[in-house]
Amino acid sequence: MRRVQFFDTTLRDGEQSPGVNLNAEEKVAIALQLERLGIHVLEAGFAAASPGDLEAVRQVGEAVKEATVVSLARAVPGDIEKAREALRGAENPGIHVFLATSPIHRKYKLNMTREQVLEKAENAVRLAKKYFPHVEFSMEDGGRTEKEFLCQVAERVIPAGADVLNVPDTVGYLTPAEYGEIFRYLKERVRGIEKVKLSAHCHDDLGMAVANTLAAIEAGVEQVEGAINGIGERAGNTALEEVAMALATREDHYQVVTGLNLREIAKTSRMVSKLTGMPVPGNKAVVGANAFAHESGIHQDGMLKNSSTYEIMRPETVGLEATQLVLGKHSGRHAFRDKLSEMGYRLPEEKIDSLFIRFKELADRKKRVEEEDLVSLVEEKWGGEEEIFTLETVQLSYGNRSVPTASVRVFDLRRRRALEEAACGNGSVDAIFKAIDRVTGEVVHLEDYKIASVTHGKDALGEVFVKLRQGDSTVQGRGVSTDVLEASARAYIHAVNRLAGRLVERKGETVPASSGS
Ligand SMILES: CC(=O)SCCNC(=O)CCNC(=O)[C@H](O)C(C)(C)COP(=O)(O)OP(=O)(O)OC[C@H]1O[C@@H](n2cnc3c(N)ncnc32)[C@H](O)[C@@H]1OP(=O)(O)O
Ligand SMILES: CC(C)C(=O)C(=O)O
Repeated sequence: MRRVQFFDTTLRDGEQSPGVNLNAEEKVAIALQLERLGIHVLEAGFAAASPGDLEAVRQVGEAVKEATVVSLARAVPGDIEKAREALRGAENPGIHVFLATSPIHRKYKLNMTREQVLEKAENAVRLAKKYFPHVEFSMEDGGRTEKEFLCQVAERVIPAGADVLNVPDTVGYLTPAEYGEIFRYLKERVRGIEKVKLSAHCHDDLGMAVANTLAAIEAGVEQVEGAINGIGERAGNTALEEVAMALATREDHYQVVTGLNLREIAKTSRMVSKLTGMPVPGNKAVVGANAFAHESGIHQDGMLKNSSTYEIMRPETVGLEATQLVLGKHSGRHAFRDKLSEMGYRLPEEKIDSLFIRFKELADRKKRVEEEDLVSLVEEKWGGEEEIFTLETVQLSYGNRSVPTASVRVFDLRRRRALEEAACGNGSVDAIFKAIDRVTGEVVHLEDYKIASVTHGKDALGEVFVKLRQGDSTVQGRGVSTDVLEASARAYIHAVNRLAGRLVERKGETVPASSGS
């Protein structure tokens, strides 16, 4: 099978993402991880850009042992000299010289004629070859360059010493068919083209960077360029992890090997995201948090029966944990039952059916149903008429210079009467909890208190979780309300009900909800 090598520019074009700035130490850390991933050529930066980047390129060049480390350089002697200075001590040094070739860039940016471009490109490659064993030349904006001019440039830089010839789609303008066609054209017409590796470098302005890169592979390129997580100038570069997985998953189609260590993909993605401060979207292919998560019942059922129903690659292949079946409002009984069983619950079918109804009600209000919610659902015994205490009212007096006071009224279903108590506290929630302790007469310790929003916006439901301990029993309580103080009271009473219920059971007493005392 044909071999395609990977050129990573996370540290150069990736770093050109607005707001990203990697220091030398961070670049070295990412470079070493890229080397573990098996990247073949690593663009460490643009030595002429700043003393800091020159130093970073130097450090990466010295740290990396296997991959070729290159610096970008304009087609000017000064930039080439800076790259030379930076990579003097590198194990495998290289240079990446570029010059724009398109009519738009020639006219507006460079103010150069075709002949001047040819001459400048040739001279730069010739000089670069004096210093570097590995020279890549890029025809910037090659995608919008006249094809016959691309051939002319190629025929000047190949004899001058280029080892790799890159045709970038700098502005992400081409379609896959058009991009592939450029490489076929060059291969057919350029004298000496077999002496260089052809390389593809795409941008994602129209969301076609990966598709274009794969089209270039179909057209026979031997090197692909891109950045981890697809970061880079504007909409970014080709996401290398996506290309790697497309080639591996569709080896039957592409008939290409990469030699990459795919299990390092997830780790590399996380590191790049962390150090660049660029979060990976949940739905990002291969490395997004949802890339191997399944939420809908029909998919989850299929996955439980055989993962090939809805997964074309395994998360373990890219070094991720196992597939996740996420419980939400689209989930079905199979996934619900499976999750309960994974959590250690062995429940009869009727119980699962009735819990499933409660689960769907909850899922309608909650974005994602977590294990803790399921624990509450399963352990929830005191719903409806089985409750011991039900909250009737909660009132609060609060001022930033006064002690908060809460008064709580509950209905005691065992005694069949309403009870009311008040208490002061360190804060509003504390005052409410103390008033509930008094009114229920239960001695409990608050072990945990969490508050979360069920939805976004001003009308979001506040959801409060409490964990209460009484002796060696610990229970959770959950309360939902548009008011977080009321949600707190509900959660606390929910937990107290469970503890009171357990206590009665443990003592062997049978106290029906309706009995008095
Ligand atoms: C497609 C790409 O991603 S290309 C890489 C883009 N990356 C960067 O630009 C990041 C690093 N760049 C920098 O730090 C600065 O731009 C520097 C240090 C390289 C140059 O800074 P300055 O000398 O102040 O020039 P400035 O950036 O304003 O303008 C670029 C100049 O280089 C010229 N130029 C652009 N590309 C090339 C090239 N490949 N070869 C030769 N000259 C070039 C421009 O025509 C312009 O020349 P002019 O001053 O005669 O008009
Ligand atoms: C320097 C070149 C390869 C580049 O980044 C581009 O054209 O996008």
